[in-house]
Amino acid sequence: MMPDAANTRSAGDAASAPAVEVRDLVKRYGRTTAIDGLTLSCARGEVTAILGPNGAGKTSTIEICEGFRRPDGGSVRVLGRDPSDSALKARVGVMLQSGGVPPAMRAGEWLRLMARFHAHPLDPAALLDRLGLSEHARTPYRRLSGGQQQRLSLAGAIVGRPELVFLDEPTAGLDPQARYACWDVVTGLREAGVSVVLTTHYMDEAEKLADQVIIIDHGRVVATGTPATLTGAERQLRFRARPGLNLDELLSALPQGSAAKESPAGHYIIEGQVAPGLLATVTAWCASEGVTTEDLSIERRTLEDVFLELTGRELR
Ligand SMILES: Nc1ncnc2c1ncn2[C@@H]1O[C@H](COP(=O)(O)OP(=O)(O)OP(=O)(O)O)[C@@H](O)[C@H]1O
Repeated sequence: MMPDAANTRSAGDAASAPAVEVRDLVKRYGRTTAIDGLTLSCARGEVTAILGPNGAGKTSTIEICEGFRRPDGGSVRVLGRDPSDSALKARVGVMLQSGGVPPAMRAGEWLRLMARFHAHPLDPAALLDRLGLSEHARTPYRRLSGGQQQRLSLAGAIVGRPELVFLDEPTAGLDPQARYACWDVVTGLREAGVSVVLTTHYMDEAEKLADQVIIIDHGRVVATGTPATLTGAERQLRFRARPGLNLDELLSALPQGSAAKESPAGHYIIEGQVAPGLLATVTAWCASEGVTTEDLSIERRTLEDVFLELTGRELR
């Protein structure tokens, strides 16, 4: 049971248009410039993950694409149309962060109601089952836990077999089982050719689900690419040891062009030419200093490394 993208493109909706195209977008709230000339494109049939620190402008961008907010500048096309175009209603699924469901309404009743708005909906009971909500089909919305409400909202976004789905932090605060159930649904959507645009704070989620990752900060795009191109082919040598090693001395023992950093305290990363001899050099240097190393490993850079390099480590 996976949703097929409803194949109902109409004239004027260039089939080649990206799922979402945003150019030079600007959004201000009073004196705050939340989006500051943002340009991005999300391909059809792909999962695009938008990452960014708190306040980077992710939700504002998504809400403009959903037609819930008006931009102050720039242009936005969704499936080749203006976000306010009512023809998009049946073709675009939106997962609301909160609200939108009458508090006394039972979960199953609400999803069946949502299904009735669409010509070829998914089976609501099967969808509840897939998201682990079958037991709660008769539970009023207000009595569902936060995570259950969130999953019901995801179900509501996809029950109409949309061609494009917007998911704003779909797995925030979910327990691991519920998270995996959501990942399964997103993977299934992609397999069915549905375009998915999601925001997330979880790097593993972006790495696992996304065809394309867009990192935004201060309302602008700072990097775009597949998880693999963003993390690159470079390897790093990582190890743990007592904090405060003399990195200048360590570097003098390493090949030219190497870089070493300690972040956080007691966690060391060495970048550069990570050839097999490097491991031996590092262990030999540590041994000569009487330093015990732990968890010595050669790894690919993670998306988290890239994210922190681009957006800084400080909390905002
Ligand atoms: N309705 C609003 N009124 C005033 N300022 C707002 C409003 N909505 C967002 N902002 C501000 O705009 C900026 C971008 O917010 P936005 O919610 O788009 O970021 P975000 O990347 O989704 O953040 P988070 O990861 O914390 O959800 C922030 O500085 C925020 O305080």
